[in-house]
This record gives sequence, C-alpha cells and structure tokens, in this order.
Amino acid sequence: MSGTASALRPANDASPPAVCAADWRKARPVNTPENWVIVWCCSQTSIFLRQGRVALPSDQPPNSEALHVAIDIAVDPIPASLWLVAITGSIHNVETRAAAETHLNTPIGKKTSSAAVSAMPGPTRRLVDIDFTLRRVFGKTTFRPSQREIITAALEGHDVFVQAATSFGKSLCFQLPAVIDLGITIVISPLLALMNNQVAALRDADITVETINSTTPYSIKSRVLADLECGHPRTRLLYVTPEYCESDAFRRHLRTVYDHGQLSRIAIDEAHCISEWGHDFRKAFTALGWLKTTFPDVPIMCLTATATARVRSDIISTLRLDPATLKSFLMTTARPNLHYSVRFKSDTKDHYPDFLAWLRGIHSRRSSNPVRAAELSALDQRPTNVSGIIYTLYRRDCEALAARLVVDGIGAKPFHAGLSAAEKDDHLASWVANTPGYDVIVATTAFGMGIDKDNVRFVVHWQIPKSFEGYYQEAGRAGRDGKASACILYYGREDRDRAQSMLQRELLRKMHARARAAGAADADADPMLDPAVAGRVKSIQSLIEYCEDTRRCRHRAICRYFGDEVGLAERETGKAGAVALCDVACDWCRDAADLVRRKDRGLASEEWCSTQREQGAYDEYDYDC
Ligand SMILES: Nc1ncnc2c1ncn2[C@@H]1O[C@H](COP(=O)(O)OP(=O)(O)OP(=O)(O)O)[C@@H](O)[C@H]1O
Repeated sequence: MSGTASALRPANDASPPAVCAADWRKARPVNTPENWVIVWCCSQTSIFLRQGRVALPSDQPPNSEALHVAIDIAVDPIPASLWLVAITGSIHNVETRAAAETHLNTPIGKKTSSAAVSAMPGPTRRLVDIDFTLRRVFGKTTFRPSQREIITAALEGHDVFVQAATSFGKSLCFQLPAVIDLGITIVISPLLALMNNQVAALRDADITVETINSTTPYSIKSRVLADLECGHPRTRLLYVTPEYCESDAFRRHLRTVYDHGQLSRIAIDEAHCISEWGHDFRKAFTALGWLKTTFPDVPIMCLTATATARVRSDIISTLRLDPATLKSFLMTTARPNLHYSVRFKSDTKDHYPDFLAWLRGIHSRRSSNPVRAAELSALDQRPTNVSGIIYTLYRRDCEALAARLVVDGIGAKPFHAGLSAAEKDDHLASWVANTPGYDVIVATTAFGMGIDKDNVRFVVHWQIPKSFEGYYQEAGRAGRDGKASACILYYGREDRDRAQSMLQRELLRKMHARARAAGAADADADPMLDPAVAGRVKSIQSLIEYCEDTRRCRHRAICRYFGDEVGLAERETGKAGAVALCDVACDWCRDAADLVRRKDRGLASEEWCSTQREQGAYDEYDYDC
C-alpha cells in the first residue's frame, strides 16, 4: 500500500485541516509497523469524531467543514496529540504516533490501540456523551429508570444481562453504546420483523445500520461483507440471525473485524429464544457460545423481557458468560398501565358477541362524550380508531374473525404466516399509520416480538396461548405509550385441553425424533428430565393456573411466574406501592367476587370436558408457527 498522509492541525490554527479525499476506510492494515499506525489512525478518527460529539456522515471521508463543526461544538478541548491523521494508505507520520503513545501511555498496536482508546476518555466524557447522544441522535430527552446504569455498564466493557418489562426500552441499551463506542456492534435477533423495525428506526436517526438475513439481496450482502472485510467497518450496527452467525464466511469476517480491534460489542436481543427455541427448532441459538470462546474480550449484552430463573441460567451457560463478572439488571416485569382480565368461555357458546359489545362500548364512549369527542377531533383521531390486536392460534380463525369484524363495521385485517409478503407489509404499515379500515389486526403468533406501536389500546387472546412467556410478550404490545390499555384473555377448559394435547403431541414427536437420532437407548427416556421440555410444560400449566385463579392479583401472578422479586416485594409491602402496581388494573383487584361468579357461570364443567376428551375432540394440529 502506498499513499499520502496529512496531519490535521489543532483548532487554534486558522487554516482548515487538510483531509485526503481517498477512500480512507478501505485502508487495510497488515502486520508491519507502519500499518499499526493505520489502525491507530482509523481509531483516532472515531475518537476524534466522538470528541467533537458530532455525527459525521460515515460513508464519506471526514472533510474539513465537518471536522470544524466538530471542533466548534466540542465540549472539552481536544488535545493536540489526538489530532488525527487522514490517510489514503500507509502512514509515515511517526511523530504523531509517538505523541499519541506518550499521551495514552501505551504503545499503539492492533489491540492495544483500541484498549487504550477506550480506557482514555474515562467515565466523565462518557456520561456527557450519553446524554448528548440520547438527545442528538435518538431524539429522547431523558433516560428511563436504569437505562443509564445499563448503558454505562456496557460502555465500561462488562458483559450485561438485561431483563426488563416489555416496552421498557431495551433496544436503546445497546443502540446508544453502539453509536458512542468505537467499531461495530453485532445484533443477533431472532425475527425478520424485529430486525426490520429496528433497522428502519435507526436509519431514520441517520445511524449507519445494516442487516443480513434471508431476504437481503445479494448486492447488499456483498457490500456489507466488503465493509466488514476492510477491518474498520463504517457500519455501526449489523443485525443478523443466529443462523447467519453459523456461516463460515461471516465468522471469518467477524474475526477480521476483531483482529482490527473494531468488534465493539455483541447484543443478543430476545435472548430467551436461546433457551426456548435453541433446544429444538433453532439449534443455531445454542451455537452462540462460539462468540465468547472466540472473542473473549468482546462484551456481550443479552436482553429479554421473559426469562424465568431457569431460562436465565440456560442463557448464561449457553453463551459461556461468567456469572461472577456478569452485570445483571433484573427489573420488574410489571406493566402497571396494562389492565389484565380473563373472560371465561365454553366451546358451546360463541364469545364473539361479548368481544364486539365490549369494543363497540369503547367506540360509543369515545363519541358520545362531547369533551372526549372534541379532544379526539383536535388530535385528528377517529372515535373508532381504537387500535388493537387479537391473537388467535389458528390461521382459519384469523381470516374468519377479521372478515366477521369487517361485516360488523370494524376495520380489521388478518396477519399470519400464510399471507404474501406484500399483504403483510400493507396490513402492518397501514395499521401502524392508523389508516381507516386497519384498526384491528387479527394475528397469529407470527405477529409479536418487536411490534412497537405506541397507541395499541387492547390485546385480546382469542384462546389460551401456547406459553406464559408468549402471553406476556404478546400482551406487552399494548400500552407502549404508558396509557391504560386492556389485555383480555378468553379462556375455556376445552382450549386448555386442546393446548395440553397439542403440547403432548409435539413433545412426543420431538422425543421420538431425538431417540431416532440418538439410537434406541434413549427411546424410553423420561421427557421431563429434559429441562427445556419441563420448562414448556411448566409454562403452559402456570398459564392455566393464571386463568383459573380467582384468589390473586393478575400482576402479582405474572411477577410470581417470572420470579420478579421487585414486583412482588412492592405488591407485598405496599411500597411504591400496592396501589400503583395494580389498583383496578386487573379483574381480581377490581371485583374479586364478580370474577368468581363469572368463572362459575362461564366455564364448561370438568365432566363435560372429559367427555369431549374421550371423544377425541381436541386432536387437531394446526397452530400457526
Ligand atoms: N429514554 C426513552 N425515552 C423515551 N422513549 C424511549 C426511551 N427509551 C426507549 N424509548 C421508546 O420506547 C419504546 C419501546 O422501546 P423498545 O422497543 O426498545 O422496548 P423493549 O424493551 O425492547 O420492548 P419489548 O421487549 O416489548 O420489545 C420505543 O418506541 C422506544 O423508542
């Protein structure tokens, strides 16, 4: 490599700094002393930009004007030794390097440069940066409780485990450090929809973000990989699936980035999937332990809203994190603005009229109260724009229910894995935009994690979902603006039996498949000895208990399931307090006696159910995955 180098002059020098316009990002260090300097120079470019607290267009070489803006708004004086050297190839500016080595008190090299750089600024600079970046890049005025602590721990280089309620704002906890830190953050995410939502939001904030997944066109994939290959990617966050992390090509590229000291963090979003899916249909989750083994000093952040103690420990051991040094932030799962209730039903009675009456009641309250109607009109909202999601387990219900609602004048659309991509995109985008005709989405579980619409006023489960975690996750799509929202679960004993029978069949199928793979020796093994299987059984049983229970606050039952000591303690002691946690935000706290009455009236008797069971009424298997 050959090229020119020009040292930028300090701010008190009146003439603008000279900057090479060539493709400085493509400088490829190899193991020569000169090229150590190149690595350092690129790193210093990043540092410099951060010192200047300005987001420069990262697809262009730094130009004089942009750098001067950075200088103008820099909070701290930028030491002369940090003046960067813009490069086009090899660097021969030994004085600059020596000055920097003295300043950093460390020799500059492939790894030491980035270590020294991250050690250098100290917590003060970062605290300032955090607030600045929050406002300037993410457009938010304040941190939510604990976000600052989590972000600080991440920036200090710790492995971090974050468990927090749905809509807490977990994504910011890795996105903000990714913008502040040097290098690239790899985000491992289980679902396309989740990735696409986050990527779109980050692009809106002018952050250089990419994703590689099954839908990424070849040309974009090649561009992203070329960016990694240079060792100093300009991409700040790259979203990939766990499956992609298994590919040799991607692993090779990650190593290159790591060797250049530019792999700043790995974030694993929805980390409970490691435990819930990794043991059966998405084995790639369990291979993620490779990351810690290969990049031991790269911090990992795991984020989830739904992990029991067993799932947490499974995640930690699968990822080979050290529990002794891991910083865990286990926050309450409580969502005080969600109003949980269970409505009882039996197979012999259609519960659609009950739901329709409830929804029409809201519409009429919104339009018949003149003050509220005026308020809505001022906000340019329709009385019928009561945004909601109805979850069903079956595709056929999904289509039929949406059609039935439309006949009754409710703007409803289906969403399930059988729709074309264009239909799904249209239904989702129009629902998010509050378009008339798209107020209610009737969805299978294909619509869940990652849906972040602020004004979802209700989430209804048409039947008991497949797991406690799924229920909490899906209900958590409601009320993300912090306003009161209803979470209604229609529960019937026939659905209970059906769900149990499905689970049993699924587990048997898996057990046999596993036995076939392992040889006959395993064929008779008790499936409950497998912690993942036992976890699934416990999950559905706990959800059934939750539905049948008429002696406990629903919020408290959720806290109890997730082992949420904070939420339970608050409820127990009345601190912060019993009232704030629920008050009337669940059917038990609202009227326990009425709950008991409704349950007695609504549910089919156990005798009736057992007759149905014997007649094989619960044998269908058409869940939408
Ligand atoms: N400090 C903040 N101030 C204002 N809004 C915030 C803040 N942090 C996050 N948000 C917003 O909160 C919403 C929820 O954030 P996010 O999607 O990251 O939640 P989450 O914790 O991942 O939830 P879930 O587990 O349900 O997906 C987003 O719209 C996000 O922009």
